[in-house]
Amino acid sequence: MATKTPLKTFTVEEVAQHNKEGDLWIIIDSKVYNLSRFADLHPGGAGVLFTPSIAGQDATQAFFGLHRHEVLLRPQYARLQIGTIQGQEQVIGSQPADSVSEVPYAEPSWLSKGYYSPYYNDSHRKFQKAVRKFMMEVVSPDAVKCEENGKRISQEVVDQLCEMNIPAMRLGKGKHLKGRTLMGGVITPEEFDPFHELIVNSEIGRFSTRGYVDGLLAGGVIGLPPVLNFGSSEVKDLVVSDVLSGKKFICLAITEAFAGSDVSGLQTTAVREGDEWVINGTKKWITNGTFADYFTVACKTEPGFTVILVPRSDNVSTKAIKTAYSSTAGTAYVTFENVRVPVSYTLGPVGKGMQVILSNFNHERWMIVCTSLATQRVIVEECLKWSNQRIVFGKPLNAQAVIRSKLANMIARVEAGQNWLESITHQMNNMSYHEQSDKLAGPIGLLKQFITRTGRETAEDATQIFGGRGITTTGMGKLIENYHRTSPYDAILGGAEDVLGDLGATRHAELEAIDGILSDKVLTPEMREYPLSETALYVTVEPCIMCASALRQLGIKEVFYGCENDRFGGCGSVLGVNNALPHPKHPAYRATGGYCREEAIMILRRFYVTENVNAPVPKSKANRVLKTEIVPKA
Ligand code: HEM
Repeated sequence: MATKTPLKTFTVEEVAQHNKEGDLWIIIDSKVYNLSRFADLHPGGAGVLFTPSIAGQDATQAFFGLHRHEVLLRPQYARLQIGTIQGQEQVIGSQPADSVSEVPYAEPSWLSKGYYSPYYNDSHRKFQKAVRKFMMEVVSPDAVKCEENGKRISQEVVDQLCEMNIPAMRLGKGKHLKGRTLMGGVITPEEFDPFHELIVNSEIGRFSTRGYVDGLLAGGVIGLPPVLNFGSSEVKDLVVSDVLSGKKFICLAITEAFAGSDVSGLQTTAVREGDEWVINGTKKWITNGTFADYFTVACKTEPGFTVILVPRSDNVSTKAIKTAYSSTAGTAYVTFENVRVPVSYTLGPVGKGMQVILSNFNHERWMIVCTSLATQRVIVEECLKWSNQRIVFGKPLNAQAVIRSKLANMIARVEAGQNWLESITHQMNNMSYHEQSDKLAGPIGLLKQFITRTGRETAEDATQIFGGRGITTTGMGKLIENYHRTSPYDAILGGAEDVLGDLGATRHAELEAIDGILSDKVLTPEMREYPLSETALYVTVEPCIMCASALRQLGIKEVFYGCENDRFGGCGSVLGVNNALPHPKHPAYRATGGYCREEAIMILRRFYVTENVNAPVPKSKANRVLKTEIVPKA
């Protein structure tokens, strides 16, 4: 085995002798570099290296004003070092992989020395340390490489991620973690909670390589839950273990050129032929689609929408879409041409695909918030460091009041976002899944809107602070450039910012409005004499208990015939409502995440207001509707 020869030591005077073309040495942070042959290859040009203040001199300050520290760690440059300076010590060393930054505000306060938090305990602290070390040592080099070359995440990294069970943890807590060794056994599956998951997502966000963050199997985070929650055991056996062990990849295919946030505009069809679905259509902007083996596809069916698992086959084609971020994300245009899959690959009830899709959204949006905010914080750190080291007009950049004002706003934004995120995560930690679906859709929508808006403001400010470097893909400002170019992704993916803001604003307004709407538009003059809770609504159809429950929540007493086998759905479509309304106690509700109460009310309101309860019932459904009327309670 070759042994490493110890580096020679030199004096400052010795180095000073080597200051000309063909014989050029410099000192950076106590290390001596021989740049004689490199000078002509230097990306910043040879000329700058031969100036008298650099050639043969200590160029530490000049170097760190122009390069990121990581330049010296690249093997091709590290080997230029020939020795060290006698009696001098390296000052600007690399930090250990699991260290936390000492730059103020570079870490959330729970990780900063001397600060406290009510949310995190020792389990989170040791978990964070392990995740950071792993991410920095194993994943970060791959992130930098793939972000540049656009190739998909390397299989060796996938294998190691799966060994740590990171893809499984990114699905949140649940049965899928049972028996798994998390981060080499640092914590147990029973300990795992939403704050551990927040930590995983935040550490991924710290790479500041936005394309890779999605390329890091984000398709699985959103594509696998419908399989886990709604798939038959046949489908689960086929997919789950292979995906969570990194042998296969899965993605979620909902959006189309025809429909984005307006999911109901989808045009991909699935037509049933015997025991098979025949699927035709296209999907656009499908993260991880270029390398996915499975597609969780939202299709238009009769009735409604249905989510179906589609394995890659000759009739499925994917091509890369060129977007503003790296193609390492695997963003695809997917075409399904007469794709046949067994009906048993249906995820959830036929016609109830909207519930399957909606049940996924809260978690996806929360995940985006975690990664996005962590990247925003990295940008704040970059700006704090740069404005301290960059000398302009003879002073550090942060001597300018206008720069300090930008920094203050950046810090305030990221801290506000962090506190809000942790507060919502605390709710997730204490609420049941259906309570989360019920109560958190609006707040998470608003939080995501806030984080992505503030993120873009921070991207703008950071670009001004970094100047030309902030629009250059390599060098000092490369993280700023990446963030400025890619922060709009967070504002689009998982639901466009404005749509989410509106969701947050209308959730509660719907609730308050319902009283007035019912009394103004639906109730007869006689009925108005009765308070809502005293009103009886007699809908004599064959409903499932979910619609019944929604009405009960409105304070309306109902007379219903029993539900056929306690079936999920049914009356929703009979009533002319596109989606059934799950009862919180119904097993289907828990499985789907269901609609929250507000949503149920919204749908009912739409029905009562726009459809007129006494309107003739479509023939196809008439056999199931016996009588529909609203009467005051006797
Ligand atoms: C071991 C010594 C050095 C190595 C390996 C090195 C390497 C590099 C590299 C890789 C770049 C491209 C930008 C980046 O990736 O950061 C660069 C740019 C540059 N370097 Fe060096 N460099 C060295 C020393 C120096 C010194 C001593 C100076 C002093 C003036 C200097 C001045 C520059 C300049 C002006 C640029 C262009 C920066 C920009 O566009 O922002 N370099 N160098």
